[in-house]
Parts: sequence; C-alpha cells; structure tokens
Amino acid sequence: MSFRLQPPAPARPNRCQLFGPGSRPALFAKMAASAADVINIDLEDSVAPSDKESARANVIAAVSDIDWGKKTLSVRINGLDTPWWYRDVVDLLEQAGDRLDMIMIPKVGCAEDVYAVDALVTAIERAKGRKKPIAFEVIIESAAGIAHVEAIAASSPRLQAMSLGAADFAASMGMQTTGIGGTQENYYMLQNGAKHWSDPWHWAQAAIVAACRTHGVLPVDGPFGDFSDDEGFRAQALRSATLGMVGKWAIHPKQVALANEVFTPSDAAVTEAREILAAMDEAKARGEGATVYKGRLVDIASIKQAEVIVRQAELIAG
Ligand SMILES: CC(C)(COP(=O)(O)OP(=O)(O)OC[C@H]1O[C@@H](n2cnc3c(N)ncnc32)[C@H](O)[C@@H]1OP(=O)(O)O)[C@@H](O)C(=O)NCCC(=O)NCCSC(=O)C[C@H](O)C(=O)O
Ligand SMILES: [Mg+2]
Repeated sequence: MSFRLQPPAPARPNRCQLFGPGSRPALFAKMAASAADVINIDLEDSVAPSDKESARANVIAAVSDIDWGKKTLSVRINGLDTPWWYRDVVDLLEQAGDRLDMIMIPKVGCAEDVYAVDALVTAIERAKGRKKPIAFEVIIESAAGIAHVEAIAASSPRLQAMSLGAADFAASMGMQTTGIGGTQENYYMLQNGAKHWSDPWHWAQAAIVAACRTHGVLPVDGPFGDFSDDEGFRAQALRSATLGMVGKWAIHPKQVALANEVFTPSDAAVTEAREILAAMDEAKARGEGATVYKGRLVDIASIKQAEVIVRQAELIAG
C-alpha cells in the first residue's frame, strides 16, 4: 500500500439508479415507490429542447412535493456545452428544497468542468444559506472524459459517484454501434473458426473503477438500452460488479430488481466471506499470516477481499 491510504467511498447503497425524464412528471411517484437506491430525474437528453423550461419547473416542484423516502435524490443537469446548464443549477439551488441530494453533471471532459459547476453551486449555497451541501455525480461519456478520468475523479470534494455513459461514449469514440452497453456483434476473437465475444466496455470501466477507488468515489455502470433483454442486462451487471462497480442505472423499472439482485452480495458470498475472516482470526491467533480455506490459500489480502463483501452487505442491510 502506498503511503497515501485509499480513501473510502461514500457509505450509502448505490445498487440501482432509476432514471426518468423531467418532462414526464407522472412517473415521479412511481420512481419514488421503486426499490432503486438512487433516483435520477433527467433534464438532459431524455428531455426535448422545447420542454427544457417546463421540465425544470416539474423537477423543482417534485423535489419537495414527492415523498422520496430514504432514497438518494439526484437531478441530471444539461451539459456545459448547452445554454441550459447554468439556469438548471441556479433554479435548482435557489428554488428546489433541501431534499435534493445530488446534481449529476453529464459529459464531463475535464476536471475544470466540475470546478465550474462547483464554483456556481458554492456561490449559490452561500448566498442562499443552504444548509445541506449538494453532492455531485458525473458521467464519463466522451473520449476526453476517459482521457482525463483520474483528474475528474479528484476534481471536487462534492464528488460522490462516477458513471460510464455507454451511448454518448460510443458516439464520441466513433465506435461502430448503436447499442447502449452489452455484447457487440463485431467485437470477437476467432479461434479455430469459433467466435468468442469480448467486452468493448471493459477497458473504460476498469479505468473508471481505478480512478474512483484512488479518490474515494463510487464507480457505477450506466445504462443498458435493451430493456427487453434481462439476461443481457444481468450479464453486463455481473461483469461490472466483478470489476468493482457498485451499481448500475435502470432506464426502465423492470431493470431495478435485476440491478439490486446483482449488486447485493448473495447469502452464500457473505457466508463464505465471514468464514474466511474467521479462518484468518484463527490463523492470526496461531501466529500465522496465511492458512487454508476450502483447499485454497487465504492470507492477509484475503481479509481485505472478504471485508469488501461483508461491508457491502452490511451497508445494504442498513
Ligand atoms: C423507456 C421508457 C420511455 C419506456 O416508457 P413506457 O413506454 O411508459 O414504458 P412501459 O409502458 O413499459 O411502462 C410500464 C410501467 O412502468 C412505468 N414506467 C415507465 N418508465 C418508468 C420509469 N423510468 N420510472 C418509473 N416508472 C416507469 C409506466 O408508467 C408504466 O406504469 P403502469 O402504467 O402504472 O404500469 C421510459 O421508461 C423512460 O423514459 N425511461 C427513462 C429514459 C431516460 O431517463 N433516459 C436517460 C438516461 S439513459 C441516457 O441518457 C444515456 C446516457 O447518458 C449515455 O450516454 O449512455
Ligand atoms: Mg449520455
């Protein structure tokens, strides 16, 4: 371990982030009643330009009017390359109630993008005497975003989470696909005439996880567009969880249960993790740093691995 210890990520459940357009207020109560840990009301790409102002007004009202329970409530503002983003921030901070937890900043390309929003938010919080500081989450969804991912992860103490936005990312990278996440037909290795599909999102996800873990930010997998494909969603989410991501977006309510299932450690995994911790306690009592559990080596690093699973389960259990 480096002299600099790895900071912990925010201790809150983030297994599923359910999205809904700010221009469809009829969905808000349904989103609040869902089993998602995080609610993302969108002012950006799911809202038509002609609806931007009315969607913003809907969202401001909904922050206070709807009972969001214990969920983390986040609003995705428009990108910094649009004419709408500053008004999103000003009106949300000045008019939406204290129930708002987070602002999601899309298409972040450099740390200075986050700095700009931070400066505006900080000024409004001071001017208005807002008591609860607004947290940030960002989406990495461009070539610039992934090139500068580590600086972005370090950009603000407000930053709690970072997601991969597969649709805009694919477009920015010039990838030949219209799919949002998941297996891509043409991304395969060939061995003895048989195709073996590979994962084109893997390297970006791994870069996001490393940047997030370095700076104490939650790494999250973004949307999976084909909401009729449960097994495709599950496979993508399982890969993300294996890489260290803590959750995934749902762009339809049927994806919420799938995300919660994958990102909640199973009873078997938690039992095994606790057994490893117990085996290592016994080893330590014998003055040993390593022992055998179910025929395989466990050592001091295994304690940290097991603690990741136990901590995640405890966090979710509340
Ligand atoms: C995808 C949808 C447009 C589908 O809407 P709809 O046609 O109404 O779906 P259904 O008829 O199947 O709905 C069944 C019931 O579920 C309710 N519903 C639908 N959507 C939601 C929701 N998001 N939250 C809660 N409840 C929802 C319906 O009202 C039906 O209820 P009932 O009649 O009582 O049975 C729609 O789901 C939708 O708009 N999804 C979110 C889209 C969105 O926010 N997109 C932005 C995020 S993804 C992105 O931006 C890409 C990213 O940035 C990147 O670059 O990768
Ligand atoms: Mg996007």
